[in-house]
Amino acid sequence: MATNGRTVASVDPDVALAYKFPEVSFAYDERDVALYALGVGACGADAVDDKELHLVHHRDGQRHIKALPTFASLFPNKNSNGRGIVNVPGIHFDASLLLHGQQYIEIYKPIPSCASVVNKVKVAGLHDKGKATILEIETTTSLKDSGEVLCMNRSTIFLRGAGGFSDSSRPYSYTTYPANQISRISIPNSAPSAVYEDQTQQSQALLYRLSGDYNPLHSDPMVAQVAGFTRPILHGLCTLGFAARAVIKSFCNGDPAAVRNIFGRFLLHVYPGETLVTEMWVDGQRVQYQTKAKERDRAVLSGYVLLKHIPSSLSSGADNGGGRL
Ligand SMILES: CCCCCCC/C=C/C(=O)SCCNC(=O)CCNC(=O)[C@H](O)C(C)(C)COP(=O)(O)OP(=O)(O)OC[C@H]1O[C@@H](n2cnc3c(N)ncnc32)[C@H](O)[C@@H]1OP(=O)(O)O
Repeated sequence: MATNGRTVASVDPDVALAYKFPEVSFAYDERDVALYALGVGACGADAVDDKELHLVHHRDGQRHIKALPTFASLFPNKNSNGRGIVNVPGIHFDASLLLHGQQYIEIYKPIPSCASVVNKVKVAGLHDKGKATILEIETTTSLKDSGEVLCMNRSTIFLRGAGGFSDSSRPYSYTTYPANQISRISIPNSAPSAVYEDQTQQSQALLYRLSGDYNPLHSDPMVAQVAGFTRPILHGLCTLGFAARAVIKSFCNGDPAAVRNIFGRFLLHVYPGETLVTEMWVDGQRVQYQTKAKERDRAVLSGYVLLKHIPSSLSSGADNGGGRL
């Protein structure tokens, strides 16, 4: 329903939870993998960076370009034809007020540099926060031929202005996954094990969107203003890609296959052109991180990256590498 061109928000949880999403098939290739890596800043400071060139180029005769694990975060875009918005019957909201809240990614196999895959999609959570509704969409992606499961993305979408649908005294809250699966991030008081600084470009969102999220919030000044921003903002998943790269460079010697899980909560919008400073703390195989927009000295993202292992030589601190402070 729309009044004055704006949708009046309404949520019918029974209808939303009963919805069976269609499976979505698609294919990608090395060009997509390399374009994504450039979109999240790989080789942005050094075109011959020896920890990143393999993400965009067949370096030293390597057979395949290596996919960053966060390349997997693009797969749910295919559920919405690249509009950056997901359609769930029973949930009506003003699309201009949608923000990405969190992303959780489990990687079961190193992401191939080209593949034909299938997405299975479901609602994994629905929460009434009064001023907003939080919708969690789970997308499990498998190789089309073998059926082997590659990864799972849980995308948390914050629908501003769409809350208050609970008709009981308790706010509505529904989740399909265990409460301990995503732990709260508390940033340690100690000095970080490593700090990595990255300059985003003014054109960062315009480049990143070519990887498949064409939501005009990231490119159209008028749409950004209606959403409450002075200019188009960076895709949350682009910021997450920068943060995960910082971890991979600092603790995995640039090896993208070293990552098992990634979590991030988007705390504040990022404007393209801002400098991202990622502070990292090692805790066993988990690297906790917090990313700040340097110019505003504000935290914009926090989360963790779970690694398969941390080389013992690095467990008390980061590898030396370009970009470290
Ligand atoms: C199938 C895939 C579709 C994907 C679609 C992706 C479309 C992409 C869009 C973007 O990329 S937008 C850019 C990236 N995102 C952002 O820039 C958002 C940055 N964050 C914020 O602006 C704020 O954090 C917020 C989301 C507006 C929330 O701030 P607010 O002050 O309104 O919240 P609180 O009052 O602190 O908390 C209320 C309630 O909500 C919970 N919560 C708060 N922040 C988040 C969050 N980021 N993710 C999830 N949940 C959040 C918070 O815990 C409170 O709940 P209770 O604790 O009270 O239960």
